[in-house]
Amino acid sequence: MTQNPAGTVLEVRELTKHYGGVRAVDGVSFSIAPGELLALIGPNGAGKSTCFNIVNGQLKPDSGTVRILGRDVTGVPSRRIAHLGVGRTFQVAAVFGSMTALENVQAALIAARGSVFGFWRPATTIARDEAMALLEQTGMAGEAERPAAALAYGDVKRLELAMALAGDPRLLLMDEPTAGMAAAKRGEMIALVQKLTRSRGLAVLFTEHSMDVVFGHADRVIVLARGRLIADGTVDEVRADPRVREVYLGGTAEAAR
Ligand SMILES: Nc1ncnc2c1ncn2[C@@H]1O[C@H](COP(=O)(O)OP(=O)(O)OP(=O)(O)O)[C@@H](O)[C@H]1O
Repeated sequence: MTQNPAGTVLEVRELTKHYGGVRAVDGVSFSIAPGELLALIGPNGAGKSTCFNIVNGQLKPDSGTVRILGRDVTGVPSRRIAHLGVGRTFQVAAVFGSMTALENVQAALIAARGSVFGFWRPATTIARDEAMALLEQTGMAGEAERPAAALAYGDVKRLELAMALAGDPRLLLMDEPTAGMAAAKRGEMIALVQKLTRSRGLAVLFTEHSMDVVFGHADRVIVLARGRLIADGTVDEVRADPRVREVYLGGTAEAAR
Protein backbone atom coordinates (compact mmCIF):
# COMPACT_ATOMS: atom_id res chain seq x y z
CA MET A 1 0.00 0.00 0.00
CA THR A 2 1.30 3.46 -0.90
CA GLN A 3 1.26 6.07 1.86
CA ASN A 4 1.78 9.85 1.79
CA PRO A 5 2.61 10.90 5.29
CA ALA A 6 4.27 14.23 4.37
CA GLY A 7 2.66 17.20 2.63
CA THR A 8 -0.81 15.70 2.56
CA VAL A 9 -3.52 17.89 1.02
CA LEU A 10 -6.48 15.60 1.63
CA GLU A 11 -6.56 13.07 4.43
CA VAL A 12 -9.57 10.81 4.88
CA ARG A 13 -9.68 8.60 7.96
CA GLU A 14 -12.04 5.73 8.74
CA LEU A 15 -15.02 7.18 6.87
CA THR A 16 -18.25 5.31 7.39
CA LYS A 17 -21.74 5.92 6.02
CA HIS A 18 -24.57 3.43 6.29
CA TYR A 19 -28.03 3.55 4.70
CA GLY A 20 -30.14 1.25 6.81
CA GLY A 21 -28.39 -2.10 6.51
CA VAL A 22 -26.29 -1.00 3.50
CA ARG A 23 -22.69 -0.11 4.31
CA ALA A 24 -22.20 2.38 1.49
CA VAL A 25 -18.79 3.45 2.88
CA ASP A 26 -17.17 1.30 5.51
CA GLY A 27 -13.98 2.42 7.29
CA VAL A 28 -12.30 4.05 4.28
CA SER A 29 -8.94 5.84 4.73
CA PHE A 30 -6.67 7.42 2.12
CA SER A 31 -4.69 10.59 1.49
CA ILE A 32 -3.48 12.68 -1.43
CA ALA A 33 -0.21 14.61 -1.73
CA PRO A 34 0.42 17.75 -3.85
CA GLY A 35 1.00 16.97 -7.52
CA GLU A 36 -0.83 13.65 -7.25
CA LEU A 37 -3.68 12.47 -9.48
CA LEU A 38 -5.69 9.89 -7.54
CA ALA A 39 -8.46 7.82 -9.16
CA LEU A 40 -11.32 6.45 -7.07
CA ILE A 41 -12.75 3.39 -8.78
CA GLY A 42 -14.94 0.39 -8.03
CA PRO A 43 -17.83 -1.55 -9.52
CA ASN A 44 -21.40 -0.19 -9.52
CA GLY A 45 -22.69 0.41 -6.00
CA ALA A 46 -19.19 0.19 -4.49
CA GLY A 47 -19.59 3.48 -2.61
CA LYS A 48 -17.63 5.87 -4.88
CA SER A 49 -20.29 8.60 -5.04
CA THR A 50 -21.00 8.36 -1.33
CA CYS A 51 -17.30 8.65 -0.50
CA PHE A 52 -16.76 11.47 -3.01
CA ASN A 53 -19.80 13.37 -1.72
CA ILE A 54 -18.59 13.09 1.88
CA VAL A 55 -15.24 14.58 0.85
CA ASN A 56 -16.89 17.46 -1.04
CA GLY A 57 -19.26 18.27 1.82
CA GLN A 58 -22.53 17.17 0.17
CA LEU A 59 -22.95 14.31 2.64
CA LYS A 60 -22.13 13.91 6.32
CA PRO A 61 -20.43 10.66 7.34
CA ASP A 62 -21.71 8.60 10.27
CA SER A 63 -18.14 8.57 11.53
CA GLY A 64 -14.61 9.30 10.41
CA THR A 65 -12.81 12.50 9.45
CA VAL A 66 -11.95 14.52 6.36
CA ARG A 67 -8.99 16.87 6.64
CA ILE A 68 -8.04 19.35 3.95
CA LEU A 69 -4.64 21.02 4.35
CA GLY A 70 -4.60 19.79 7.94
CA ARG A 71 -7.99 21.31 8.78
CA ASP A 72 -10.87 19.13 9.92
CA VAL A 73 -13.71 19.79 7.44
CA THR A 74 -15.84 16.75 8.26
CA GLY A 75 -19.48 17.64 7.63
CA VAL A 76 -18.64 21.21 6.51
CA PRO A 77 -21.11 22.12 3.70
CA SER A 78 -19.80 22.24 0.10
CA ARG A 79 -20.22 25.99 -0.32
CA ARG A 80 -17.82 26.54 2.59
CA ILE A 81 -15.40 23.85 1.48
CA ALA A 82 -15.06 25.74 -1.82
CA HIS A 83 -13.44 28.60 0.11
CA LEU A 84 -10.86 26.34 1.73
CA GLY A 85 -8.68 25.77 -1.31
CA VAL A 86 -10.95 23.25 -3.02
CA GLY A 87 -12.12 23.34 -6.65
CA ARG A 88 -14.76 21.06 -8.16
CA THR A 89 -16.07 19.90 -11.47
CA PHE A 90 -19.36 18.10 -11.90
CA GLN A 91 -20.67 15.25 -14.04
CA VAL A 92 -23.16 17.64 -15.56
CA ALA A 93 -21.22 20.77 -16.46
CA ALA A 94 -22.20 23.90 -14.54
CA VAL A 95 -21.64 26.84 -16.91
CA PHE A 96 -23.80 29.78 -17.99
CA GLY A 97 -24.80 28.99 -21.59
CA SER A 98 -25.58 32.56 -22.66
CA MET A 99 -22.24 33.92 -21.41
CA THR A 100 -19.02 33.57 -23.37
CA ALA A 101 -16.31 31.17 -22.20
CA LEU A 102 -14.28 34.17 -21.06
CA GLU A 103 -17.20 35.67 -19.11
CA ASN A 104 -17.82 32.34 -17.41
CA VAL A 105 -14.23 32.23 -16.15
CA GLN A 106 -14.40 35.92 -15.15
CA ALA A 107 -17.56 35.14 -13.16
CA ALA A 108 -15.80 32.23 -11.47
CA LEU A 109 -12.86 34.48 -10.56
CA ILE A 110 -15.21 37.13 -9.16
CA ALA A 111 -17.08 34.50 -7.14
CA ALA A 112 -13.81 33.09 -5.81
CA ARG A 113 -12.45 36.50 -4.82
CA GLY A 114 -15.58 38.03 -3.37
CA SER A 115 -15.35 41.82 -3.12
CA VAL A 116 -11.66 42.39 -3.76
CA PHE A 117 -12.38 43.81 -7.22
CA GLY A 118 -13.14 47.56 -7.20
CA PHE A 119 -16.83 48.28 -7.87
CA TRP A 120 -15.95 51.13 -10.25
CA ARG A 121 -14.45 48.80 -12.84
CA PRO A 122 -16.72 47.69 -15.70
CA ALA A 123 -17.62 44.01 -15.30
CA THR A 124 -16.18 43.08 -18.69
CA THR A 125 -12.67 44.14 -17.70
CA ILE A 126 -12.60 42.45 -14.32
CA ALA A 127 -10.02 39.68 -14.15
CA ARG A 128 -9.92 39.52 -17.95
CA ASP A 129 -6.20 38.75 -18.18
CA GLU A 130 -6.37 36.10 -15.48
CA ALA A 131 -9.42 34.55 -17.12
CA MET A 132 -7.60 34.45 -20.47
CA ALA A 133 -4.59 32.84 -18.80
CA LEU A 134 -6.82 30.09 -17.40
CA LEU A 135 -8.43 29.56 -20.80
CA GLU A 136 -4.94 29.29 -22.32
CA GLN A 137 -3.91 26.71 -19.71
CA THR A 138 -6.93 24.60 -20.55
CA GLY A 139 -6.54 24.91 -24.33
CA MET A 140 -9.63 27.12 -24.62
CA ALA A 141 -8.14 30.50 -25.61
CA GLY A 142 -9.44 30.16 -29.18
CA GLU A 143 -13.00 29.77 -27.88
CA ALA A 144 -12.89 32.68 -25.42
CA GLU A 145 -15.52 34.83 -27.14
CA ARG A 146 -17.97 32.04 -27.97
CA PRO A 147 -21.10 31.56 -25.84
CA ALA A 148 -20.74 28.48 -23.66
CA ALA A 149 -23.96 27.08 -25.16
CA ALA A 150 -22.28 26.96 -28.60
CA LEU A 151 -19.24 25.00 -27.43
CA ALA A 152 -18.60 21.34 -28.20
CA TYR A 153 -19.17 19.05 -25.20
CA GLY A 154 -15.47 18.42 -24.60
CA ASP A 155 -14.80 22.17 -24.66
CA VAL A 156 -17.50 22.75 -22.05
CA LYS A 157 -15.67 20.28 -19.81
CA ARG A 158 -12.40 22.20 -20.39
CA LEU A 159 -14.19 25.44 -19.60
CA GLU A 160 -15.50 23.93 -16.40
CA LEU A 161 -11.95 22.93 -15.52
CA ALA A 162 -10.74 26.50 -16.13
CA MET A 163 -13.54 27.73 -13.83
CA ALA A 164 -12.63 25.21 -11.13
CA LEU A 165 -9.07 26.59 -11.20
CA ALA A 166 -10.29 30.17 -10.71
CA GLY A 167 -10.04 29.93 -6.93
CA ASP A 168 -6.43 28.71 -7.27
CA PRO A 169 -7.30 25.50 -5.43
CA ARG A 170 -4.82 23.11 -3.82
CA LEU A 171 -7.31 20.24 -4.07
CA LEU A 172 -9.45 19.53 -7.10
CA LEU A 173 -12.40 17.13 -6.88
CA MET A 174 -13.60 15.84 -10.25
CA ASP A 175 -16.70 13.71 -10.56
CA GLU A 176 -16.29 11.65 -13.74
CA PRO A 177 -14.32 14.30 -15.67
CA THR A 178 -14.58 12.37 -18.95
CA ALA A 179 -18.22 11.24 -18.68
CA GLY A 180 -20.06 11.40 -21.98
CA MET A 181 -16.92 11.94 -24.08
CA ALA A 182 -15.72 9.87 -27.04
CA ALA A 183 -12.70 7.66 -26.24
CA ALA A 184 -10.12 9.89 -27.97
CA LYS A 185 -11.41 13.01 -26.20
CA ARG A 186 -11.35 11.24 -22.83
CA GLY A 187 -7.60 10.66 -23.18
CA GLU A 188 -7.02 14.31 -24.13
CA MET A 189 -9.06 15.58 -21.20
CA ILE A 190 -7.34 13.49 -18.56
CA ALA A 191 -3.90 14.24 -20.07
CA LEU A 192 -4.74 17.92 -19.59
CA VAL A 193 -5.76 17.31 -15.98
CA GLN A 194 -2.52 15.36 -15.47
CA LYS A 195 -0.45 18.24 -16.89
CA LEU A 196 -2.20 20.80 -14.67
CA THR A 197 -1.81 18.52 -11.65
CA ARG A 198 1.96 18.57 -12.18
CA SER A 199 2.40 22.20 -13.20
CA ARG A 200 0.24 23.62 -10.39
CA GLY A 201 1.17 21.07 -7.72
CA LEU A 202 -2.53 20.23 -7.37
CA ALA A 203 -3.88 17.26 -5.49
CA VAL A 204 -6.67 15.73 -7.58
CA LEU A 205 -9.29 13.16 -6.60
CA PHE A 206 -11.41 11.89 -9.48
CA THR A 207 -14.03 9.20 -9.93
CA GLU A 208 -14.00 7.43 -13.26
CA HIS A 209 -15.63 4.53 -15.03
CA SER A 210 -13.23 4.38 -17.98
CA MET A 211 -10.36 2.06 -17.09
CA ASP A 212 -8.33 3.37 -20.04
CA VAL A 213 -8.43 6.82 -18.46
CA VAL A 214 -7.54 5.52 -15.01
CA PHE A 215 -4.76 3.14 -15.95
CA GLY A 216 -3.34 5.47 -18.58
CA HIS A 217 -3.01 8.55 -16.42
CA ALA A 218 -3.58 8.22 -12.65
CA ASP A 219 -0.59 8.36 -10.29
CA ARG A 220 -2.41 6.25 -7.77
CA VAL A 221 -5.64 4.30 -7.71
CA ILE A 222 -7.89 3.43 -4.80
CA VAL A 223 -10.48 0.72 -5.25
CA LEU A 224 -13.74 0.37 -3.34
CA ALA A 225 -15.87 -2.76 -3.26
CA ARG A 226 -19.04 -2.95 -1.13
CA GLY A 227 -17.99 0.17 0.75
CA ARG A 228 -14.54 -1.09 1.71
CA LEU A 229 -11.18 0.02 0.40
CA ILE A 230 -9.68 -3.11 -1.14
CA ALA A 231 -6.61 -1.60 -2.83
CA ASP A 232 -4.51 1.58 -2.76
CA GLY A 233 -1.45 1.72 -4.96
CA THR A 234 0.13 2.60 -8.27
CA VAL A 235 -1.57 1.68 -11.52
CA ASP A 236 0.66 -1.40 -11.87
CA GLU A 237 0.09 -2.50 -8.27
CA VAL A 238 -3.67 -2.14 -8.52
CA ARG A 239 -3.92 -3.76 -11.94
CA ALA A 240 -2.01 -6.80 -10.66
CA ASP A 241 -4.00 -7.05 -7.40
CA PRO A 242 -5.98 -10.31 -7.31
CA ARG A 243 -8.77 -8.75 -5.20
CA VAL A 244 -9.25 -6.02 -7.80
CA ARG A 245 -9.30 -8.54 -10.62
CA GLU A 246 -11.85 -10.55 -8.72
CA VAL A 247 -14.31 -7.72 -8.13
CA TYR A 248 -14.03 -6.50 -11.70
CA LEU A 249 -14.17 -9.91 -13.30
CA GLY A 250 -17.47 -10.33 -11.50
CA GLY A 251 -18.76 -7.28 -13.44
CA THR A 252 -16.62 -6.02 -16.30
CA ALA A 253 -13.37 -7.68 -17.27
CA GLU A 254 -11.97 -4.38 -18.54
CA ALA A 255 -10.00 -3.59 -15.37
CA ALA A 256 -7.94 -6.72 -15.56
CA ARG A 257 -6.67 -6.08 -19.07
N1 LIG B 1 -29.47 7.87 -0.51
C1 LIG B 1 -29.32 6.53 -0.44
N2 LIG B 1 -30.22 5.79 0.22
C2 LIG B 1 -30.09 4.45 0.33
N3 LIG B 1 -29.04 3.77 -0.20
C3 LIG B 1 -28.11 4.45 -0.87
C4 LIG B 1 -28.19 5.88 -1.03
N4 LIG B 1 -27.12 6.30 -1.74
C5 LIG B 1 -26.39 5.20 -2.02
N5 LIG B 1 -26.99 4.10 -1.50
C6 LIG B 1 -26.47 2.73 -1.59
O1 LIG B 1 -25.13 2.73 -1.13
C7 LIG B 1 -24.33 1.90 -1.94
C8 LIG B 1 -23.20 2.72 -2.55
O2 LIG B 1 -23.76 3.62 -3.50
P1 LIG B 1 -22.87 4.68 -4.32
O3 LIG B 1 -23.81 5.44 -5.19
O4 LIG B 1 -22.01 5.43 -3.40
O5 LIG B 1 -21.96 3.70 -5.21
P2 LIG B 1 -21.14 4.04 -6.54
O6 LIG B 1 -19.87 3.25 -6.42
O7 LIG B 1 -21.01 5.49 -6.72
O8 LIG B 1 -22.06 3.39 -7.66
P3 LIG B 1 -22.21 3.76 -9.23
O9 LIG B 1 -20.90 3.45 -9.89
O10 LIG B 1 -23.29 2.83 -9.67
O11 LIG B 1 -22.59 5.20 -9.31
C9 LIG B 1 -25.24 1.25 -2.97
O12 LIG B 1 -25.65 0.00 -2.47
C10 LIG B 1 -26.42 2.21 -3.01
O13 LIG B 1 -27.60 1.54 -3.38
